[in-house]
Amino acid sequence: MTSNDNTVPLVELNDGNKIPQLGFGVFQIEPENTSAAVKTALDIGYRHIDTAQMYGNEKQVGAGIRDSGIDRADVFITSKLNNGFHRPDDARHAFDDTLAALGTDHVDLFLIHWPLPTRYDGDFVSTWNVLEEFAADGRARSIGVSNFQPAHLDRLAQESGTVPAVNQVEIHPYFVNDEVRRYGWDHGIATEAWSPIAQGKVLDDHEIGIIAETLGKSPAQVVLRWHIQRGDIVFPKSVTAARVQSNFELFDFDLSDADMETIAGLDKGESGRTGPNPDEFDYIPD
Ligand SMILES: NC(=O)C1=CN([C@@H]2O[C@H](COP(=O)(O)OP(=O)(O)OC[C@H]3O[C@@H](n4cnc5c(N)ncnc54)[C@H](OP(=O)(O)O)[C@@H]3O)[C@@H](O)[C@H]2O)C=CC1
Ligand SMILES: O=C(O)C(=O)[C@@H](O)[C@H](O)C(=O)CO
Repeated sequence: MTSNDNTVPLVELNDGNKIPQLGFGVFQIEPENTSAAVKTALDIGYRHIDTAQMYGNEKQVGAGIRDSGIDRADVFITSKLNNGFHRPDDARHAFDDTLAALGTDHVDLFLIHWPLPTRYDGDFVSTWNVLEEFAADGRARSIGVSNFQPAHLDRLAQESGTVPAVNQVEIHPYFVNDEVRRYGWDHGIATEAWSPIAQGKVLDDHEIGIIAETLGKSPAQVVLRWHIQRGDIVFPKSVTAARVQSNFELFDFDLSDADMETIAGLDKGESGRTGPNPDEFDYIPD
C-alpha cells in the first residue's frame, strides 16, 4: 500500500468505477468559504470531494472546481439526497437541483444520506429504486447509501436489483463500526468512513500521541493512515490550509500491525459515536 509519493490509491467499486481512497469533505464549511476550501484542496492534489444537499454548499463546490482549472473529468464528486426528499418525485427534483447547483451533467457518486427507518413508513427501497434510475441514465456514475445498518442493506438486497457501491458510515478509533464494515466486505460494498478523526476528538488520545511521536507524524496523519491501511475511503474536512496539506501526506509511511491493533483497541462501541445512531435518526431539515 505504501508508496514514496502522495499518489492516492484508487478503490474499485462493485460497478467497475474507481474512487480515490482519500478525498476532501465539506460538511460544516460555510458556503462563503467553500469555493476557496475546495480550490485549496484541489491545488494540493485532492481529486475527490464529498458534499451533500444537506450541507448547502453544492453550488460553491462546483465553483471551487471550476476556479481550480482542473478538468471536471478529473474530479470525483459525491453528493447525497437530503432527508426531506425520499418520495420518488421529490428525489428526482432534488437530484436535478444537485446537478444544476454543481454545474455538471453527472455526479460520480450519489447516496441516500440516511435510511430514516422511522419515516416514510420505513420505505427507503422506493427511494433506492429512483437512484437506480439515475445510474441507468448515466447522471450518477455510481450509487450508494450512507448510514445504512446491516438490516437496511439486507432489505435492499432482498427488494432491489442493485447492490450499493458504497456505504458511508461513522468510523474512527473511538467507533470502529466493524459489524457494518464486515457486512460491506462480505457483500462487495466499499466502506467510506465519515468523521474519520471524530471531528478532532481522537487527536488528544494518549496512545495515538505515542504512535505519532514515534513516527514523527501528526495524530491526524496517524489516524487517517490507520483508515487507509484498513482499506476504507476517507475525506477529512478542514478549512485550515496547513491541515488540508498534512492530511494529504499519508502515503510515505506505514503503521505496524501492533500500531493498527492499538488504535483499533481504542473502540468505545456505541458510546464512541460522535453522530446519531442511524436506527433512531429521523431529522428532516426545514
Ligand atoms: N454521511 C454522513 O452522514 C456524514 C458525512 N460526513 C462527511 O465526512 C467528512 C469528514 O467528517 P467531519 O464530520 O467533517 O469531521 P472530521 O473527522 O473530518 O474532522 C473535521 C474537524 O477536524 C479538524 N481537523 C481537520 N484536520 C485536522 C488536523 N490535521 N489537525 C487537527 N484538527 C484537524 C477540522 O478543523 P478546521 O476545519 O478548523 O481545520 C474540523 O474541526 C464531512 O466533511 C462529510 O463530507 C460527515 C458526517 C456525517
Ligand atoms: O454531515 C452529515 O452528512 C450529516 O448527516 C450530519 O450533519 C448529521 O445530520 C448530524 O450531524 C446530525 O447531528
